[in-house]
Amino acid sequence: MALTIAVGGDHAGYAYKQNIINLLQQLGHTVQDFGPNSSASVDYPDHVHPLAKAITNKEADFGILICGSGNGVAITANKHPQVRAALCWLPELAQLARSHNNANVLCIPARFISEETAHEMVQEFLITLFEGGRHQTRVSKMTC
Ligand SMILES: O=C(CO)[C@H](O)[C@H](O)[C@H](O)COP(=O)(O)O
Repeated sequence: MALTIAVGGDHAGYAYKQNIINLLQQLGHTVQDFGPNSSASVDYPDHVHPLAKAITNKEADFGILICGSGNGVAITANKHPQVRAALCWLPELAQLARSHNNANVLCIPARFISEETAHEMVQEFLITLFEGGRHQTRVSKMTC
């Protein structure tokens, strides 16, 4: 199924972001690029907040955020109550983030994993359905 995917991050994730955009378009998805538009140093919150608002407003089905460690974009994205951003470094973690946590944003640590692993994680994240059931009970308790 063709999805709308919001993609963003910072300078440390720029190269990965560009290739992930190409991957998503090859898979038939529509991409919204929230930048940055070069590898020049930026502040990741400037790119994360607009992406998180797009997810909240249901302008995109899922988000993908890429920075050096993945921590900064994940912490920032999760400030938005409707965002469930998961930091993943293995395809199985991306699968579990969707199936157990109903994550809607995948956070990628570009300085710590290969680009091949990043692409495998993206594909796993987008094909995995949320299992609901006992997991929905837990997800419903996430907001304080
Ligand atoms: O948020 C981060 C650290 O937890 C990201 O990894 C950033 O990409 C990183 O902080 C950028 O560091 P830089 O030295 O300014 O390139």
